[in-house]
Amino acid sequence: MTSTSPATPLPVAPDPVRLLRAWTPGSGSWFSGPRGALLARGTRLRLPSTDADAVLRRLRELGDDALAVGALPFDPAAPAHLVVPEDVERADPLGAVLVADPVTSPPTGELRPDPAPAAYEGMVAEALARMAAGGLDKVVLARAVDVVADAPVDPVPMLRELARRDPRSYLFAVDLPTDGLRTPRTLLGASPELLLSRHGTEVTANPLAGSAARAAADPDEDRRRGEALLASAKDRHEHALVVADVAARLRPLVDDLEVPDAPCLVATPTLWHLSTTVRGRVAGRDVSALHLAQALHPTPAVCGVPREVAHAAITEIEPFDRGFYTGAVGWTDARGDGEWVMALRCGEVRGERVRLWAGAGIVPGSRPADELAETGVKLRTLLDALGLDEA
Ligand SMILES: C=C(O[C@H]1C=CC=C(C(=O)O)[C@@H]1O)C(=O)O
Repeated sequence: MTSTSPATPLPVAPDPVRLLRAWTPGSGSWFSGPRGALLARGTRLRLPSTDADAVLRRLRELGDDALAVGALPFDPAAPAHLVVPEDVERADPLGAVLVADPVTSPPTGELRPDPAPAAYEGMVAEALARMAAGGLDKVVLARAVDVVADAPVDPVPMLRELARRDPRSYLFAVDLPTDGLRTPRTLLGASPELLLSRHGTEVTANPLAGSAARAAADPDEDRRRGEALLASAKDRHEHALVVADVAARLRPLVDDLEVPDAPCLVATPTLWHLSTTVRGRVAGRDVSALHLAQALHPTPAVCGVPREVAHAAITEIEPFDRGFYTGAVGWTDARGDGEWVMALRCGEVRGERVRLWAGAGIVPGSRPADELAETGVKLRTLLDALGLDEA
């Protein structure tokens, strides 16, 4: 018989929490999703090409267990960041595990919107004018907020706070290239959207588009808002454009593609989204998760329709380069398995600065003030993780 004396320490933290605690800025990258958590430490080598054939070939040379982690930028023509880590550890999903670390005090300093909120409304109006003129059906426009703090911002408590608030989301902290400087650069976030996963023959994509702010304090109002989103013709159209594009791009590569006729609702702590899970099977070993992610990216959930026209509109209308925001973060391995998550509800931390972004899909019928408000709610994910009240 075993007995527990009062002096016996409490059970150690569950495995995924230990993995979360093991991540430090500059040490590597950490991911967590419904299938599990992964910590990739160190850099064994940096892959010079992110061409999916070349990556798969290189990983196979390194061995059956080889894996590459990193980030793909929004602009597929910009350099991606893929490394083979020195060491990989996996754990169970964070799931509902309570990550109960104390929140450290919020940074002091300044918040600088880029552009100013009124200018963002002007950008939406510009997109609507382009749509009215013809040739553009949907475009996603983003805005940024810079936190310029008085002292270096520590991404560790931010990541733990993201995990505490939404342990079921796709959480990530990706170590980005530092261009020779010593200060680590981390992209971290809690994304609700799976771009693409491949596990064995099973392929899954989960496009989201169409959003409504939740009313967490009032369950009846919260439910009403979700139902209104599901019934909204404008949001259903915005969503359908994404699903059609994802299905069309997967069809040549994937067998038995299942595309539900209608979306369902998913919730983050702050937003309702329209969601469709698309599934299929991939028979060959040569079509990796990275191949499939690159075939889909950038979907109309982050770019628009038609893709090239929307991409040009984003470049012309947005006042900044998105970098890795609205790109994808994740991993791909020598077997072709992998998981790529949309880099949304995220921020880039470097020294005293944190840049946060949020975007919204614009279709005919969108209203500039509503889209501004929606991006404000999306920005809350990272502002809350920083302990900051205002946007
Ligand atoms: C571009 C973002 O969200 C995308 C993903 C889900 C819903 C979206 C929307 O309803 O506009 C966006 O397409 C963002 O969070 O910055």
